[in-house]
Parts: sequence; structure tokens; C-alpha cells
Amino acid sequence: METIIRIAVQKSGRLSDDSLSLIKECGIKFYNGTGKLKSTSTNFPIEFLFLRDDDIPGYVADGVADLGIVGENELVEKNKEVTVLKKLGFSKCRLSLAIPKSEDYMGIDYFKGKSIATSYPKILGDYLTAKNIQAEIHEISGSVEIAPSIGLAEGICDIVSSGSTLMMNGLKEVEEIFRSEAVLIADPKISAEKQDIVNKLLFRMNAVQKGKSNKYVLLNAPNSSLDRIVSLIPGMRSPTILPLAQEGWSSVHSVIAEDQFWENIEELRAAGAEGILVVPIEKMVL
Ligand SMILES: Nc1ncnc2c1ncn2[C@@H]1O[C@H](COP(=O)(O)OP(=O)(O)OP(=O)(O)O)[C@@H](O)[C@H]1O
Ligand SMILES: O=P(O)(O)OC[C@H]1O[C@H](OP(=O)(O)OP(=O)(O)O)[C@H](O)[C@@H]1O
Ligand SMILES: [Mg+2]
Repeated sequence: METIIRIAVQKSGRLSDDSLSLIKECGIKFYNGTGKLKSTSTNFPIEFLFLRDDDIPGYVADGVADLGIVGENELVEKNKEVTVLKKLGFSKCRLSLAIPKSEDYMGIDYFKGKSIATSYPKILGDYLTAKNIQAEIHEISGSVEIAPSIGLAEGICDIVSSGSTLMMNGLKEVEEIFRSEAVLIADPKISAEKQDIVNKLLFRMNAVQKGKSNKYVLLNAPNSSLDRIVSLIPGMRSPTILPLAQEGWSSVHSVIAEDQFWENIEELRAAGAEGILVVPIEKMVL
């Protein structure tokens, strides 16, 4: 029988769209119609399980799924034996302590003897222990931001991204206790045959991620500036240089890192580059 791997992804929520887009960008085709909780790819030996994110670390640790995509917050909270293969760069958020806007806050001692509502009792408990704060942790599974206004707790510890949910509920963020993003996790006891398939998937994911974090750049420059320009955008091996129809000018093609983009462009212009085009890269294999 053909070996096939299983990946657990969130059925619907903050991780779902980016998880599925990443898999599609890896060229893997599958059906994910509403209500379908299991699906097999038509062109890659992988089966999908669509689950609540809370269950993903446990399924992977138990070997029910070989891989999973989950937030680091959920992974640390569930404290299961899994291997983190890769940070995925999406669903970035933080776990923070928040209190009613009207309260004065002078520091973490504020929480001594207070009650705090959260869906992350382990992460919060470990944090409070490390800070030597005794507080009562009130575990609830969702809509945590409502807790202070209904008298359930004095503060909360929950996920924050833009901060708008806190604001809409009359709360202010006072301590960030954990930073999170989506990660690809694996069962540490995976077989060698399955590991081969995982490696193929990782190769594709790396190519997609590298493509996203780099740009293809094309520009024109006087030949006298070429040395300087080549030193600014050395590219993968070295830039391509093609002569323009106009005497004394060349076209330079190279790759630059997205996060150095604006700095590079300024320096390239100062070095005499003009007609600069920057183009997205779909995949990049080094
Ligand atoms: N506002 C946000 N911005 C970015 N990432 C977020 C945000 N909220 C949550 N996340 C990340 O996405 C994960 C899933 O969040 P979501 O709100 O979809 O979970 P959920 O409601 O527990 O879903 P499920 O029904 O699967 O249990 C979180 O554990 C966190 O890592
Ligand atoms: O800082 P913000 O940008 O407002 O994001 C934070 C909110 O996002 C998440 O909830 P989500 O909207 O996913 O709904 P849920 O509570 O149903 O999971 C999280 O639980 C916070 O409540
Ligand atoms: Mg959940």
C-alpha cells in the first residue's frame, strides 16, 4: 500500500485560510467543501483532517496525525510531545494581560490576589509563578474579554492582535506574556517512509516561503555604475547583466530580500540605477 501522511489543520478560524493557502501554494490539490472533515489530495500522498485547533497538538502527539499546523500559544498550552518543524509566519499574535481601562496600573504586582480569566491557564500559571504572583486563574473557553464587565474576573489573559477586541470591551493591555505564530508540528515517532514524504513537503514549503521573502528586481544602469550595483544586489549566485540597445548602459536582474527592499532601492538610485522594476517571486529554490 502506498504510504500517505496525515496533516491536521484547523477546520475554521484564524489559522485555516493561511494554512490551506500555504498547502495549495505547494502545488498540493485537495477538496475542502463545507462540512467535510477529512480529505485526500489528488496529487500528493497526504490526507487532511479538519479539526478544532485545541485538539491538534494531542492528535499529532498521539500519532493520529503525522503533521499539524497550530499556533505556538496552543502548542505550549497543551504541552504535548511534538517536534516543531518550522515557523510559518502567519497568525501572529500575543497573549497579554488586560484590565479595565479605568484602573491604575503600576506593574505586575497589581495582579496579586486578583482573579484572572483565561483560556490559557498553563501559560498564565507559569508566567505568574515566574513573577512570584499569587492570583486566582479562572479558566473559560472563549469570549474571555467579557469577563471583567460581568464580574467573572478582575483581569484577563487572552490573545491580542490589533487590540480592537480589548478596546471594544473597555479593557487595556498591561503585560505581554507570550508571542505566537503558526508552526508546523510533527509526531516525533514518525516512520522513515513518512519522513521522506514530510521532507518533500518541507522542501516545497521552504521554496514558497523563500519566494515570499524575496523580490526579483530589474533595473537599468550606466556601465560605470555596474560594480557598485552588483555589490548592492549580489543575488543568489550573481546578478544577470545584459547590454541595453543604448550604448554604455546595461540591464541588471537580481533578487533582493523583502525586508531590505527600501534601503536597497535608495542605495541603488544613489548609485545611478533607474527604471527599477520589482516583481514578486512565486517559488525560490536555492
Ligand atoms: N486576532 C488574531 N490575529 C492573529 N492570530 C490569531 C488571532 N486570534 C487567534 N490567533 C491565532 O490563531 C489561533 C486560532 O484562533 P481562533 O480564534 O480561530 O481559535 P478558536 O476560536 O480556538 O478556534 P477552534 O474553533 O478551532 O477551537 C490561535 O490559537 C492563535 O494562535
Ligand atoms: O486584537 P484583535 O485583533 O481584536 O484580536 C483578538 C481577538 O481575536 C481572537 O478572537 P476571534 O476574533 O478569532 O474570535 P473567537 O474568540 O471566536 O476565536 C482572540 O480570541 C481575540 O478575542
Ligand atoms: Mg480553539
